[in-house]
Parts: sequence; C-alpha cells; structure tokens
Amino acid sequence: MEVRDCLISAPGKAILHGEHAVVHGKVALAVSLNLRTYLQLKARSDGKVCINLPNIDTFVCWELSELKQLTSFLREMQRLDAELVKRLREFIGVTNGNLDSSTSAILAFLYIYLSLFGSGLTVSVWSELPTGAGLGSSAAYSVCLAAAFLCATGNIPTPLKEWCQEDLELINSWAFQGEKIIHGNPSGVDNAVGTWGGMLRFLAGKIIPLSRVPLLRILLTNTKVPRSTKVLVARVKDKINKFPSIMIPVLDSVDAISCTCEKVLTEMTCEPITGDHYNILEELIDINQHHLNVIGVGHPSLDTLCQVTAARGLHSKLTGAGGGGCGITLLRPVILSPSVEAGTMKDLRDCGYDCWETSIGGPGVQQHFPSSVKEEIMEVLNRY
Ligand SMILES: Nc1ncnc2c1ncn2[C@@H]1O[C@H](COP(=O)(O)OP(=O)(O)OP(=O)(O)O)[C@@H](O)[C@H]1O
Ligand SMILES: C[C@@](O)(CCO)CC(=O)[O-]
Ligand SMILES: [Mg+2]
Repeated sequence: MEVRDCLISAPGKAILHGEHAVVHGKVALAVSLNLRTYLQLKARSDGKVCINLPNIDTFVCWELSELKQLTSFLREMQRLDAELVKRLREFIGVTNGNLDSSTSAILAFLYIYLSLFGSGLTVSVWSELPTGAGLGSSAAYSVCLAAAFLCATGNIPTPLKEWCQEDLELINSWAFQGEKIIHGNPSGVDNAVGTWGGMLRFLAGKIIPLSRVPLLRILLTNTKVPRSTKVLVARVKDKINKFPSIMIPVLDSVDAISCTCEKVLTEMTCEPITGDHYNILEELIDINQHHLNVIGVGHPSLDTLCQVTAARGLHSKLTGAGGGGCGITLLRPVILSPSVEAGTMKDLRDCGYDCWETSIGGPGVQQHFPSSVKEEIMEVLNRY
C-alpha cells in the first residue's frame, strides 16, 4: 500500500444548548471554535508504529508485526467492532471500565488505525484545546485520526483537492467510532462540529448547518476542574432511569430552549438586533444552567462562574459535559453594552480560572501544507 504523509487539523466546539439532552434524542446547537487539534502522520519503513501525544504525556511505539495480529475483520464503520475492542483492551492490559486519558486515546488510535491502515507510521498530535474540559477535545482528536488515516491511504483525496460531502461523511463516521471508545455513548454532535465546523443544529444524528447566524461574542472560561465526559454521560443515564417521570420533562424543556434559541438567532439575522434579543438569549442560558444542575452535571466551580459573571450583569452556563471544565458567557456587542469584559475577566482569573474571548464558527476538518501551519505548532509536531 502506498502511504502519503499528511497534516490535518480539526476544531474544538462549544455547545450553546442541548448537551446531555442530545444523547437522549433532543436538539443541540453547537458551534466550532478557533482552537484546533493538529495531527501529523509520517510513513515509516522500519516496521514500527509510533504515537506521540504530548498534551497527555503519552508516547508509545509498537512493532507492526504485533499489531497485525490484532487486525479488524469487520472493516465497517456503522457499528463498533466489539471483538476488536476486546482484543485491544487485552493487548494494552485494560481490566476495568473507566479508562484514564492515555489509555482511551491509545485505544481510539489503535481502533481506527487497525480498521483503516496497517503500515508503519508515526502519528504526532498537538492541540490548542484544553484536554477533557468540555470543548470537544476528544472529537477533534478522533476527527483528525479518521481524516489522517483515510487521507494517507488514498480513501479520500490529498490536500490539492477540497473534500466533498461524501468524504466528510466518511471522516465523521470513523471519528464517531473514536468518540464511542472515549465517551461510551456519544450523540455524535461533537465529531459533527469537528468535521463540518460552523454552527449546527443536531438532532438524533441529523446534522443541519445553520448558515444564517449572527456574530455572537462568547467568553470561554475554563474552571480547570477535571472531569470525564464518559462518567458524566453515564451518570445522567442512571438518573433518567431512576426518575424517568422527573427527568424526561427536563430534557424536553432543554429541547425547547435549543429550539427557541435557534429561532431568536434566525430573527437576529433578519431584523435589526436589539437588547430584547439579548434578553431572551440570556434568560435561556440561565434556565438551561438550572436544568443542567438538576440533571446532576453542575459543579461548585461552575456556580462560581455564574455568580461572578452575574455580578457584572452577564449570563453563563456550562458547556459540554459539565462537572467542571468550561463554561460560556454571552457578551453583548460593544455597541449595546458598556465594556464589562475586562473587569469580568479579571474577577474570573482571580478565581484561578483561565478565560478568553473566542471567535466561533471557523472551518471544520482541514488538510494543510506544513508552511500554512503556525510555526510553534509545527515545532511541537516535528519534535518527535
Ligand atoms: N490532544 C489530545 N491528544 C491525545 N488525546 C486526546 C487529546 N485531546 C483529547 N484526547 C482524548 O480525549 C479525552 C478527553 O475527552 P472528553 O470527552 O472526556 O473531554 P472533551 O472532549 O474535552 O470534553 P467534551 O466531550 O465535554 O466536549 C482525553 O482523556 C484523551 O483520551
Ligand atoms: C455531554 C454531551 O452531550 C456533549 C459533550 O460535549 C455528550 C454527547 O453529546 O456525546
Ligand atoms: Mg469529548
């Protein structure tokens, strides 16, 4: 098999509304971020398969011959090959259910590698995203892996050609398998944003890009409290099973929040934007944050974020799986509000949080020539 070297990136995401509810068939609205994960794949001919994941301090090399014995025979992307997962878990010596970050990342790599590839290589990944903080780092990683293996084997075209919808769907389907390994039971919204970028509405696997959306200003805050999406998703499921008549109406209400938010965003592109639009968006954020607390994915650090920003007249909610990690705060256009950002950011940093204004709606998965990627990122990727 002829193998091409390749350089891929995919964006992280923020969920405006619908996290967790989306796993149970409700609508989510999500948007790509300007923070990306980069992956470099280089073919090698010394019979080794190496992966370098400096964000999570993971560096592993295997002999190609030992991996070949584990090869997948299913070679389909609609469902996870349970037999291959079992063999891989045995191979890397996993005995319990909840994997640490390094083991999940290795398992996702090996699964997609063995399903699509099979020659010697070095894969190096570096991300601008905080890992495991609610900004879709696992999906950006899985999208990069899927795109790199499909591209290197010629299943999708090289950098000289744009990827068409069919190529993107293929990338997305394989990335979803990686997400299943890392998350357990993902909805697929995160890998969809990582693949297509922009803002999208996601409902039961159906992806609708929202092309007419206003330019929103969003402050991202990382509480730095570690959490695992897999654990939180499983916790919500248990709660729904325990109290279905109490929890299902909450999920329905989250669904209505996503739909109302989408309607307001659409109105904002058709008529002059007013303070009333922002009042509604802010109320939706507050209501949803309460719901997320009700379903058990809040955290005291996120309560603090909400209180600190409320003291400045701003509205925040967690984003992604919650339990710590990141929150979003809606900023009004400078013209509609006095500049409260600087003071808010200082207050949040005083709590020990990282915070920054982000630009949203950037491109999905992309191929690059090394010369078009920031020097500091190439420097990390080339270090190994
Ligand atoms: N840059 C990376 N390099 C290697 N592995 C990564 C990288 N980014 C993410 N991962 C894998 O994804 C896991 C984090 O995924 P998790 O779903 O818990 O958080 P997230 O995707 O950042 O947040 P959310 O799913 O709420 O958006 C890590 O523990 C690791 O296994
Ligand atoms: C919590 C969740 O809804 C979003 C994680 O970013 C999980 C998922 O949709 O797979
Ligand atoms: Mg994730």
